[in-house]
Parts: sequence; C-alpha cells; structure tokens
Amino acid sequence: MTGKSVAIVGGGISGLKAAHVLLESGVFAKEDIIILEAQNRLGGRIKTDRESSKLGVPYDLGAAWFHDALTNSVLYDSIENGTFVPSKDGYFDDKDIAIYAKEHDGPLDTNNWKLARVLEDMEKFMELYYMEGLDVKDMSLDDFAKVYVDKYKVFLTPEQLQYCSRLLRYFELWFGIPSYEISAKYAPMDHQGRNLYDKKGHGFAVDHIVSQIDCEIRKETQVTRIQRDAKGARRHRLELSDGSSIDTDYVVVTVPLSILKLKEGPQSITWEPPLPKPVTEALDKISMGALGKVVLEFDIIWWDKTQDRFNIVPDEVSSHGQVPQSWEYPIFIINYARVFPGTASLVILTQSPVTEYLESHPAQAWQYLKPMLSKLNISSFSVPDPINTIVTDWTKNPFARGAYSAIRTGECPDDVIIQLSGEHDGVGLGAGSTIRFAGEYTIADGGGCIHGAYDSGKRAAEWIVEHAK
Ligand SMILES: Cc1cc2nc3c(=O)[nH]c(=O)nc-3n(C[C@H](O)[C@H](O)[C@H](O)COP(=O)(O)OP(=O)(O)OC[C@H]3O[C@@H](n4cnc5c(N)ncnc54)[C@H](O)[C@@H]3O)c2cc1C
Repeated sequence: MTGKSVAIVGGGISGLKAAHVLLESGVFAKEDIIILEAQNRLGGRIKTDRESSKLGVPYDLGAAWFHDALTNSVLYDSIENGTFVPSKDGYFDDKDIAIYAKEHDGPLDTNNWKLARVLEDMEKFMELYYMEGLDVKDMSLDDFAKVYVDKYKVFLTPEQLQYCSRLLRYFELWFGIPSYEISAKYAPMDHQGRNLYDKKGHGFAVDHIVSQIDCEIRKETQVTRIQRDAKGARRHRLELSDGSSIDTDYVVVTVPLSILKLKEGPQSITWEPPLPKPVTEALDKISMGALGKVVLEFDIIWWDKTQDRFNIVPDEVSSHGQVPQSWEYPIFIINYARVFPGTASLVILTQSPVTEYLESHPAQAWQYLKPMLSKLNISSFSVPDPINTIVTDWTKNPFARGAYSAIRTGECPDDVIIQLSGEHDGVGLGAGSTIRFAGEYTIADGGGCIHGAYDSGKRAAEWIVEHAK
C-alpha cells in the first residue's frame, strides 16, 4: 500500500470502473479511495427503470445497446463474470428496418425500393468524401444529402430520389440532434460489429461493479471546486457542496463534458488554477446531443410484431418553429413485442428539439407521437390510447444536461480527446498530471458509449496504479 489517496468525481460507469481497477490493483487500500457523486443514485447515464412498467419489463432510459458487439469491453467482461448470458439476456434487433412515411400506406420497402441499401451508400459516400483530405469543408447532413443526390442521381430510381434526404435524417436518432445541425464530417460511424440490445437492463453492469467495490461512496455530494497543487495535506483539494473539502493525491474527473465545459452556474466546477486555454477551447468544440426516449405500453399489440424496429421519416418540409410538430422530425421505434415476445410496448427515440419539448411536457407525448405511430397500425380497429407512458428527463437533469456528446457542423471532437486523454506530453494537464480525466468522450474507441466510458475509467486508474507504485 502506498498510503496515497484517490478521489473519483462522478459515479457513472467510468468512475465506478476506475474505483474497481484501483481496488483490484492491491496498490490502494479501500480507505484511500472515495467516489463523490452529485446525484442520489449511481450509474449516471445508465438508468434501468424496473418499477414503472405495467407489463413487467425493464426499460433502459439511458444506454440500452451494447454497440460494437465484436469489441465491447463491458459486454465481454459481463459474459466472463457470468452476469450476462447473450442467448438469454441479449437480442440482436437488426433485422432490416421497416420504414414508413406519411403519404404512403404500409412500409415503403415492400416494392423492392431498396431504401436501406441507399442509406448505406450515402453513409459510405460521406466517409469517402471526407477521406479526401483533412481540409474538406464540413457541412450539415441536410446539405450533404444534396451533394449525394447531385452526384449519384444517375443511380437512383425516382422513389429512391424522393426519399434520400428524408432517410438520411435517421442519423438524428443516433446523435440526438437535428440533421440541419449534424456535422457530415463526423457523422459516419466506424461500427465494430452489431448492436446487441440488453434485455436485462444495463443497470445490472452498474450493480455488479458496485458489488465489487467496498470503498466509500458519497452520494448527493457535488464537487464544486478543484484546487490543483493546493499545498494542503495532499496534492489537490476538492471542495464539496456541503462546504467541506477533501485533500487527495490523485483525482479522476469523470463528470459529463456538458458539466466540464460550464463556465458558470450551480453545476459548474471552478478550477484553481483555471483549466489551460487549449482544454477549454477543445471543450467549446463539442456539445451535447439530446437523445430522448418515450415508452408507450398498450393493452394489445396493434403493429407488426415481426419487425425489430421501425423508422418513420419526416415530411419533406419542416417549419422548425418553437414547438415541434408531428412529422417534422423522424422517429425510431424499438418493437418490444420482438424484444420480449408478446409485450405490447414501443420505445420511441427522439432528438433535439423534440426531446426538450417532450421532457418538459411529458403529458403531450402521445398527442405528438400518435399521428406518426398510427402509420404502423395493421389491426382492424383504430389505434388505442396507451395504458402507460414513460418519458425520460435527460435534458432536465442538471448533472447530465443531455444524453451524450454530439458533433455539430463546424465542431471537432478530436481536440477534446487529445486534451483529456492524458496520453500526450505538453497537452491538457500534461501526460504526467495526477489529475486524470475519464468519461464517454475522453477516448476515441467507443466515444459516446458505455464501453468507451468504461475503458477510459480503466485507463485513468491503470495510469494512477503505475504512477503510485
Ligand atoms: C438516452 C441515452 C441513450 C444512450 N444509449 C446508449 C446505448 O444504447 N449504448 C451505449 O453504449 N451508450 C449509450 N448512451 C451513452 C452512455 O449512457 C454514456 O456514454 C455512459 O453511460 C457515460 O458514462 P460516464 O461515466 O462517462 O458518465 P455518467 O454516466 O454521466 O457519469 C458521470 C457522473 O458524474 C456525476 N456528476 C456530475 N457533476 C458532478 C460533480 N460536480 N460532482 C460529483 N459528481 C458529478 C453525474 O451525476 C454522473 O453520475 C446513452 C445515453 C443516453 C442518455
């Protein structure tokens, strides 16, 4: 034991994993490690709701898929420790998506229009277009759709031409922001395998790590100030919301970037001395998306229970007024009748500004969604009202302030990773700094996802273990 201490700021998956690695190392005693979490619960943006369903199923209100299933560390560690059995606990919900539009009855692709393939081509073209050079100008996804159509219209059937740009808006449900804001340069995703839907609820992974760590965990304790090299009893001093302070040798900062970039306000963290300018400038070049979810439970299944998911494309023209209107934005729907056969439930993903609107007015969710969802009706009766509605609150949560990092046109995610990864000399707080950063977009592989957050927590802790030895 070194007698050195570590304070971990934030009890999401990255902070919990950091504590786990530190404790496992044998280099730190449990008394030397403390987790400080601002909210009254652990897990951060992993939040499994096991209470609200009237049909007895869990809902992940935050992360739900194991993305990059070929390389996902959380998935593989969970399989290895026996907490996740893919054949029982997971479902690959990646049957070709059924696409609907207002002006068309039934799924669009029944006529062999091959729209899913065109969407794949558009994504590939985006990747190739920006591979031409680092200085190729960024543009919004909407503008990019025009470039694609201009160049490839010779390949496209009239139906494909009609739906191209509306289809591309499907990306809104990845990033949680509207297509007119999405950076085309950073939109293509380098998937490392399929997406495995977690039927068990991702909360299991949080519960498992928590069961493995027996250090002090202080909930409802917000870190308000970080004094670097404070010359206190130990190297750094953290001031807390209850007015007390903690002196510590090492700090792992895992708060969402939406908190780290705050310059003022009750959730901001004051740094003394301030964070170096390149760090704050890098934080200004990345922003938070607002992916939201609405869960609707019904008495009966009135949609096609054989489809994994549905995509409802928006109208061609949107007014983008103050209050979002049905049909202005696409929606993406997870069919729970497939995830849990026989379950009459749909989980609908939304993007900014719809998420902000519905999270502020949850009672309006059905009114907003019903016109679009009615396109899925294959029953002989009219669409029934839901018996239960659950709406997320990520944009209302002051310690999340959205869902996860998203890149808007003109922004750049690379700098923040370089500044916060702790891997580069003379950058950020320096490769040798005893303050380490972790969390969903402080790492390139798995950025934005739970496995990226988890790996970054591990990276920070492993560095501290080596340094403290
Ligand atoms: C709606 C939604 C859907 C998602 N879907 C997926 C998905 O399907 N698959 C996937 O891989 N990922 C998904 N994600 C992303 C994933 O949830 C996150 O990348 C991951 O959980 C982030 O973990 P983290 O530890 O970096 O941050 P967090 O989980 O946010 O943890 C940070 C913690 O810091 C705390 N905190 C903040 N400020 C302070 C302070 N001053 N002092 C002390 N504590 C503080 C917060 O309360 C929080 O608990 C989704 C997220 C959302 C919201």
